Amino acid sequence: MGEIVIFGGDSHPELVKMICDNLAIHSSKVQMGKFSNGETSVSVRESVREKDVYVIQSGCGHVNDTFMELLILISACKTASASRVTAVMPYFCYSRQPDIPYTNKGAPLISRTSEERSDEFNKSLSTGLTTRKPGAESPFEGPESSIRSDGGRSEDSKPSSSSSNSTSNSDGIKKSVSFSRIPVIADGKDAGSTKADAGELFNAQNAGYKLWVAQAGTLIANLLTTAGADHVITMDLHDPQFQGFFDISVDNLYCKPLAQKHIQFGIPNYKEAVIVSPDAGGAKRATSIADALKLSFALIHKERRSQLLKGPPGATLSSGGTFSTNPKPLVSHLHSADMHPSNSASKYVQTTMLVGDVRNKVCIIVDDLVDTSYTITRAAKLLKDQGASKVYALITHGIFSGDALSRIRQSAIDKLIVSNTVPQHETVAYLGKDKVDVMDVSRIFAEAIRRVHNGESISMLFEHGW
Ligand SMILES: O=P(O)(O)OC[C@H]1O[C@H](OP(=O)(O)OP(=O)(O)O)[C@H](O)[C@@H]1O
Repeated sequence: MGEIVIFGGDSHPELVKMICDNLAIHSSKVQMGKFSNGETSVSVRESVREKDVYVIQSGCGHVNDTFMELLILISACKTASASRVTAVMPYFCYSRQPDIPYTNKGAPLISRTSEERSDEFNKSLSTGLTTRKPGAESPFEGPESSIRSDGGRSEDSKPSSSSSNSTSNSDGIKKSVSFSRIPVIADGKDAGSTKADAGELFNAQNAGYKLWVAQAGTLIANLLTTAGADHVITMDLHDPQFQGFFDISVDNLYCKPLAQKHIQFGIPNYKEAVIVSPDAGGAKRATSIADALKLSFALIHKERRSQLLKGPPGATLSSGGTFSTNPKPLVSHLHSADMHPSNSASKYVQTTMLVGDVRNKVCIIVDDLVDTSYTITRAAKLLKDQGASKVYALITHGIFSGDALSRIRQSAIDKLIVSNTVPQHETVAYLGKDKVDVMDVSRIFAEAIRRVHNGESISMLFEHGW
């Protein structure tokens, strides 16, 4: 393998420098820019012919722009005859989108109402398959044929949104910014009808057959390989199965060894602590840390229930599924702000259940990423309600979009421990040094790059870090 060359994108220059310092080399010169129309311009300022190139770009900041930068930079290196190009993505963007969310009954959350379904069925029976006559209106232009984001509600419905912003430009094209995992869908109607309508679309009551929602997993993998990536190095993929979308090798490093060391040396009396997974999806990750440190484990389970709990007044579901008379409920009902206004008449209630004993214990919530921070702040509140003495949140990727940081500041979280796969200057400045510890992943990435370059195994990094 030829000489090593490292390029850094614009998303996280500090981490690029730290990785290069660990390798005792300088990053190579590359100039990133934007044309006046917003297109990305990349010019590689050094020869990469027959060299082993590593392009470091985390999936943060203006994520679509930084991803595009990465693709163009990889392609530029490949075109300039690099012998191998490795994409190093400390946080792998789009890794939460490979699959479609399902309700707890197994029905897809993205679905049409039964009325829409039977309407469509009747229409197909009466009309059969037709072709469009010349000059006739396109079947795709009418409101009935487009994907409806209002769940079939009338034009004069009054949507409301507390966590999304939407603006219209001069052409009337709506740009939407969502601060939740329910994607905002612009519907081309009145300004502001976005998040609430999307919420309606994603409502479990609408169970039927799927509308088309892009699953970006294969596309993202194909874009990277088509650009010319021969190899990908990343950390704590949200969904490890994401590696299966690639036909090149993907090294998914773990933050776990670093997290374990931080718990052992940074949390007083850690042997008495409980590791908590804030949702079922993160249980495997959290239990592996609990097992390695021989700590007890608790799990928080979120679900939307179709009816209120049965049992004596004030009774609540306790761990193991039995009812208890504990004055502080183990099931917390998330009414009003957590529910879409149009659902308030329905019996759907979002509940959060805690399985495990946390009374008078130090709790360490372990999760792979924080985006809006709803998951960990709700988990922290539940733990404190159940008598936890202190709550730490230990996170690999701190994305903190929208007002996530202010939510954390007001939450029951006593200390946040987060890695620097995504820049954390703002987090430390906003929450204060006492409330945030940053774990440095640069050594692990540097060692992974060194080993890959030298053709050595990197498997020991998975268990022991560096
Ligand atoms: O800060 P937030 O916006 O609340 O998002 C963070 C949560 O989202 C992810 O899980 P996800 O909700 O995708 O569920 P999963 O773990 O079951 O895949 C992640 O593992 C966190 O638990």
